Amino acid sequence: MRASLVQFDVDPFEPVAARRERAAGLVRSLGDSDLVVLPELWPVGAFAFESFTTEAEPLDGPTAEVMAAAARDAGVWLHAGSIVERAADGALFNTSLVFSPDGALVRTYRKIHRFGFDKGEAVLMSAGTDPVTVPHPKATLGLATCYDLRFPELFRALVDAGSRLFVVPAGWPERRREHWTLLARARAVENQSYVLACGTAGTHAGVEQAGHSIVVGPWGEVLAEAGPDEEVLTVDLDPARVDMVREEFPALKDRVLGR
Ligand SMILES: NC(=O)CCC(=O)C(=O)O
Repeated sequence: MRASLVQFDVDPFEPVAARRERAAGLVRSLGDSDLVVLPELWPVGAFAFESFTTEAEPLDGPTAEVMAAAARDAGVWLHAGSIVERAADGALFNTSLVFSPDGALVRTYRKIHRFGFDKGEAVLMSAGTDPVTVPHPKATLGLATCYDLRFPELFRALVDAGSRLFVVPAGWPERRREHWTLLARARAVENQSYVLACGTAGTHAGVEQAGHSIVVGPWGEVLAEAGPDEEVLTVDLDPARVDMVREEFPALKDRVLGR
């Protein structure tokens, strides 16, 4: 299973429409991948709070339209990162979009844990409530977004729902890069699952992004890691390794709480 993580540079001086087309061009160039992943809130910037309302869009808005066409043209499963979704009642959500190779929007995931404590996303956005998995033909995917990485109970719920590979789009700041790497590896080890964590490059809204997208195997090993700048990180994975690790070291079977 070939996965490509597009560590996209959110340049505040690039118009959003141009950024969408640039992202679509990158997706179209990755037609040999089984899964392409974009980061969190790349159309607007995860920390560009003042633009959340103006750039909010419905699930059939411009980002979904451009990404559906890119997935179809490339013939790939596409986790198109997340958008600021404006729901029918006007509420905003940080919503991930997943397309199948025919360009159909097959799953959406509204970020459950909002970042910012009493500011930013935490006050501007509403919280999702439901863990979401995706029936990718090579492995069931479990969806999480950025700050969700700090909440292991979400990942356990995704494992219980059959996930073998977690996909985590993010806009993680450089200031907490150590946490990013450590948490990605922790979620992989404790759940004996792959973690594909796709971050953002560049600086927007004055927040330097960590980059360093990372792919971790079910034994906790780092299989690939990007640098700080815009980059496509491509890695070949073997979903059968998840079964091998779970059989060889069946720690998940020893769970006592929360079953
Ligand atoms: N966009 C986010 O969720 C940022 C999360 C973050 O900065 C952190 O958990 O640290």
